[in-house]
Amino acid sequence: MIVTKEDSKENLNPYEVAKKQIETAAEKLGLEPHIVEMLKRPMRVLSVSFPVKMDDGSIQIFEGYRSQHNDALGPTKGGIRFHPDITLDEVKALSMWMSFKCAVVGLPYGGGKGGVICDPRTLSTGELERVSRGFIEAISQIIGPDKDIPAPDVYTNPQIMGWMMDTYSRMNHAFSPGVITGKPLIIGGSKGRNEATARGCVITIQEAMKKLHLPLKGATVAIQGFGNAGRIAAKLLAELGCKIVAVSDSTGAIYDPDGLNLATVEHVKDHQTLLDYGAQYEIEPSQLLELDVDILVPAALENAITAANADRIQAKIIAEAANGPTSPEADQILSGKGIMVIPDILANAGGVTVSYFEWVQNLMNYYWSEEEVNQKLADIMVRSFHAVHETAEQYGTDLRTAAYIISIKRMAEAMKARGWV
Ligand SMILES: NC(=O)C1=CN([C@@H]2O[C@H](COP(=O)(O)OP(=O)(O)OC[C@H]3O[C@@H](n4cnc5c(N)ncnc54)[C@H](O)[C@@H]3O)[C@@H](O)[C@H]2O)C=CC1
Ligand SMILES: O=C(O)CCC(=O)C(=O)O
Repeated sequence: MIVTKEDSKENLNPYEVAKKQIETAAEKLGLEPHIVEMLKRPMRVLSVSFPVKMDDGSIQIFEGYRSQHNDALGPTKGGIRFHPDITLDEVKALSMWMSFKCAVVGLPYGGGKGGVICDPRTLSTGELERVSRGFIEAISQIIGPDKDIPAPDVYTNPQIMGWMMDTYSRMNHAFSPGVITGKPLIIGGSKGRNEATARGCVITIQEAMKKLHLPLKGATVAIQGFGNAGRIAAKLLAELGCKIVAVSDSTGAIYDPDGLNLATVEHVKDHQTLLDYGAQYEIEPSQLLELDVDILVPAALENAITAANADRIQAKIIAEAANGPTSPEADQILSGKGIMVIPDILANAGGVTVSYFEWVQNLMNYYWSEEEVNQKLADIMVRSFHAVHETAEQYGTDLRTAAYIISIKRMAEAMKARGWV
């Protein structure tokens, strides 16, 4: 979680933030109080501890969580995060955002999320494998292709998904690729999944720029976070003619008003640290968010933009590749400044959308071309962006509340149809 130094009195606990977002949309909808209460809680949360043998022969006990928010629309779905600062409330919030994300783009899923408290950067490959397998064994009772389907998130990747799928398959004595998505291609991964989060985000940026009558070519972009989401978004936006002027990762931030040389940035990132791009380009990470750019892409962790810095944001569009980067007070400030925020549950829904395609392909055991995947993704993202935009106009809200309105309606309808509420 990124919390700015000059923290305000805002409650930045992600679970509280998620609940507030639900309340705002529910009020607009005049939703029945018991449905609001249902949506504000995960249906199931599992907290686990499991032992892992370390390379030096010692045994370390790891802790993790899996939260399943609401499965009215289908099996729960969402990533597994490995991070030293993970909390149960954070995982609960992330699972709630997954439900609304799947619902807003019309996927037949509920929301889930998992997390293991660990720093993968300090683990050897063998230790990382044993942590991954240990966690899946610990949560194996509540996951499955028709129950809850994990995927990658921060500091997890296709290799980790491969180990996890293997553990689950061995435990069940059956090859079960549909239990997890984001796998390596050779064991049932989908073409296009690795790029999908960024690709979906870029599609929403393209649609937003059209709405604002702004040209994409030459538009300046700052990106916070240079992992799966941020790095690929930078590449795709550069291919569309945007000028990537600033990027950051957990080690720091770099800025060149004339545009960074992306190939060099990628090279230093792969071989050294981002800051080896050149000392003259270093800026404070917090400055990146406040640059005078057309497009700001937070692609790291929660609470990047809060009441403490929102009034200094100058971007015209904020596309939330990360989950939960903007606090509710910041949302109000940004809306007052006329900044268009493409909310996380829409902007980063490309990842889970292609995860859905991967799961469908696994269940059929029949695989699609990358073109087919990307076209289906584009159809869903464009349609969803415009549905959210129209809903915002209809209800007189920002895009986040509009996205919640669409998803809450779908979830409430499903809960009613199943006779729950
Ligand atoms: N991978 C996926 O398919 C999806 C990811 N997301 C969200 O996107 C965000 C990023 O996830 P990934 O790119 O997958 O993770 P990743 O593990 O591939 O990359 C994370 C990046 O964030 C950077 N980072 C960490 N702390 C930072 C800080 N304090 N300031 C600046 N950068 C920092 C890391 O150095 C790394 O570059 C997360 O919020 C995640 O939940 C959302 C939807 C799908
Ligand atoms: O691909 C998925 O199933 C979920 C990805 C994810 O964790 C997210 O969208 O936040």
